[in-house]
Order: sequence, then structure tokens, then C-alpha cells
Amino acid sequence: MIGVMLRWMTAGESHGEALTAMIDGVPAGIEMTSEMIRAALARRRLGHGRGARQAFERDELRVLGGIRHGRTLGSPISLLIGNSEWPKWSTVMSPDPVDPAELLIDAGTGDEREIARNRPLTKPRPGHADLPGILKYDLPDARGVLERASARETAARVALGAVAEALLEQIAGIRLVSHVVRIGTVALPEDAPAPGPADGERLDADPVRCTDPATSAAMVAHIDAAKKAGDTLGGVVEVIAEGVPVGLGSHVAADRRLDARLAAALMGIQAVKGVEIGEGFAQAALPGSQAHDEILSVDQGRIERASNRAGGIEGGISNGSPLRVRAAYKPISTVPRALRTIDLATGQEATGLHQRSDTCAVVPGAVIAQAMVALVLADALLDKTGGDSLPESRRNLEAYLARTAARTQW
Ligand SMILES: Cc1cc2nc3c(=O)[nH]c(=O)nc-3n(C[C@H](O)[C@H](O)[C@H](O)COP(=O)(O)O)c2cc1C
Ligand SMILES: C=C(O[C@@H]1CC(C(=O)O)=C[C@@H](OP(=O)(O)O)[C@H]1O)C(=O)O
Repeated sequence: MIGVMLRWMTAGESHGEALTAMIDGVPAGIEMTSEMIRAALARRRLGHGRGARQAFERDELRVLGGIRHGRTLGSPISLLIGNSEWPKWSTVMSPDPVDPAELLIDAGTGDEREIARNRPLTKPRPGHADLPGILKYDLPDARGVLERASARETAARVALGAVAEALLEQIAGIRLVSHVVRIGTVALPEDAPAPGPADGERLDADPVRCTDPATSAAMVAHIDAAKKAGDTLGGVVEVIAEGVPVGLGSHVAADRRLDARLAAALMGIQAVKGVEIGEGFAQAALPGSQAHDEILSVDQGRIERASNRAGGIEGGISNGSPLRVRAAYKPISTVPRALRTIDLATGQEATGLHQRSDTCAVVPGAVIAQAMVALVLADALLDKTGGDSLPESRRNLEAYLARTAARTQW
């Protein structure tokens, strides 16, 4: 993704040897250790409802560039996340040609699952990228599509998100938190208090990243029932950022609007089908007199509002209130009670391919959404402050904030 100040990219297949990620434009001097990135990767692995793979696979992080002695250098940061399951997949995913006979037997184990792993995947799953991907790229089967469509790739984004979060906190004191507000039909009550960044550890400890214990228990039961019924579930997550100064993003052009950038970043996550800024959908049903956030006072840069329905953004610009965005995840498309499809090898009716899958990925979905919001905010913050080093970016921000305070001193 190319932002205004940051460019980042990921590469790697789901069952390939490793994922890689690079980010360019991070100022020098940001405190950053591999342990900070590992903690974010571990957080993405939490959550009730995931499938077998999360239990045995490990993210093996290596920092290849851009960080020295615990601080960023200002050079591109390069990360590698090794896949601990690679030995099992090294034939199927070999970059070099392999003898087709080797694909039919598997490394001598004789294990049925190993053999199944190597079979052509010709029964595309409704809801996954299989069918449009096979046709677009003219591929023989779904393997070459699902490998990159897979949300395994989000491990690389979460690693980059950890860099973005460190930048946000150290330059501007901006801190983020994410939580789950709906799984299937079970929703957090509307009047439940919103969590803050200090609640991060408590949320990590909850099986579904939910603030309310009763709702959490109902969500867990809902996931268990879906699993038992051979079904899958989606849900809604919310990301909150506190300490966002007024003035990130801009009203002047569509692609500089903070809301547009957040929507694109969140919609770019696998399985996200809806994005809401603040109370966007509820606002649509309200009269204007009840939909907006009245300004109660502005004093030396501090703005007090009667509410925060806008989610901290007006005119594509952050307005000083906490940022609140939601993303809706559709249910997992590898449904064990498989859906109807066509076998592309024969043209005959079939059911979608299924080897194993998650029942619900909304909990890691919250952590992934947090990473995407952090990357957008980091880009927007640097767009405002510039700076090649942490002290320079901080100084620029302080000078700007001093001006907003002076503008609002009566
Ligand atoms: C954390 C996470 C885990 C996922 N796990 C699975 C899975 O196990 N099985 C599956 O079919 N889809 C899974 N998905 C969703 C697919 O990756 C996604 O539906 C697919 O790439 C098609 O893209 P689209 O849903 O955005 O159209 C997961 C998504 C996320 C965010
Ligand atoms: C590996 C991860 O998620 C995977 C995302 C995914 C998909 O289709 O998106 C399918 C599953 O993989 P598999 O088909 O190999 O069981 C998930 O496990 C991960 O998040 O680290």
C-alpha cells in the first residue's frame, strides 16, 4: 500500500516457507524490538473458534533490516515470518519444478491427509477467491489462488502494524485498542462502556476479545454451536484510537480523507465486507438534530463535545475525539457442511473443497483491523508532522499543537 508518507508491502504464500513484509518511511529513533513485533503476532493467534492450524503452527519472526540496537534507523524495515509447518509443504509449494509423481505420494509418510494435500483442488468454495482467481489467472486449480488469498498474510500486516503502533505512541501518544462487538447473532449491548487502550491485556485474556463477560460466554457458546452444526460465523469488530490530535487527513481531496483511507485499509482485509466510521449506519436513520456531536467548548486546543457519533472524523479530518471504526467480517467460506459448487475437472455438481478451517475468525480479525488502522494513522500523522527522526517529528507536532492552542485561547 502506498500512503502519503509510508509505503508497505507483503509477500508470501499461506503454506510457503515464509511471509515477508517491508515498510519504508518510518523515521529514525523509534524504539522497536523484535519482542514488540512478536507480542503483536502472538495476539493475532488468540481467540476461540480458530481451526487446527493455529494450534500447531508458529510464527518465526526475523528482523532483516531497518532496526538496530532497539531503534529504527530510518531505512526500510524488512521482516520475515517463517512458517514452522514448511517441511510438510516444501514439495507442494516448491518454487522449483518437482516431479509430478512426488506430488501424488508425499514424502513417504503414506498419511491420507498428506496425500490429500497434494491433490488438485478443482471444487471452488463459494465465498473464497477460488473460482474468480482460477479463471482470472488461468490456473489449473485453486492451490495457486488460495495460497495468497488466505488470511495467513495478515500475520505480515500485524507485524507492520506493531511498527506503526510504536511510531504513533512515541511521536504523539496515540494508543489503540480493538474488541469484538458481534459474533453472529450475539452482540455486545449498545450501552456497554467502550474499552480504552488500558484494557488491552484484559481483552487479550478473553476468549473472544469482548469487554462484557456475559456476552463473551454467549459468543463462545454460539461459536461452539456453529462448529457442532458444521457451520461458520462472522461478526463485527471495533478499533478505538485515543490521543489522535485534530488535523490528521484532509477534506481537500478524496484520497486524502482519513475516513476514506481507513475504509480502504479495513476493506482490504480478507473477509471484511462492511466498514463503519463512528455510528455511521445508525446516523443514517436519525434526524440531523440528533446525529451530530455538539461542540461544548474549545479551550487552548482542547475540544469538548456532547457526544462522539462521528467517530472522531469530520470532513475527512480527525477532530480530536477518539477515533472509532468498525469492520464487519462475513462468515468463513470453507463451510464444513459444504456448499454446492461445480467440479472444474468434470463440470459436474459437487460440494466445495474442505480439508480443515476456522469456524470463526472475528477475534483475530479485531487485531488485524487494529494493525490496519495503525498503519493508516501512522501515515496520516507523518503527513502532518514530517520528520526524519523521532525528535524532529515530535518537535513538529508540538509546534503545530501550540498553534492550535494559541488559535483557541480567548
Ligand atoms: C484471520 C482470518 C482467518 C481466516 N480463516 C479462514 C479459513 O480458515 N477458511 C476460510 O475459508 N476463510 C478464512 N478466512 C477468510 C478468507 O481468507 C476470505 O474469505 C477469502 O480470502 C476471500 O476473500 P473475501 O472474503 O474478502 O472476498 C479468514 C479470514 C481472516 C481475516
Ligand atoms: C494460517 C492462518 O489462517 C488461515 C487463513 C485461511 C484462509 O483461507 O484465509 C485458511 C486457514 O488455513 P488452512 O486452510 O491452511 O487451514 C487458516 O488457518 C493464519 O491466520 O495464520
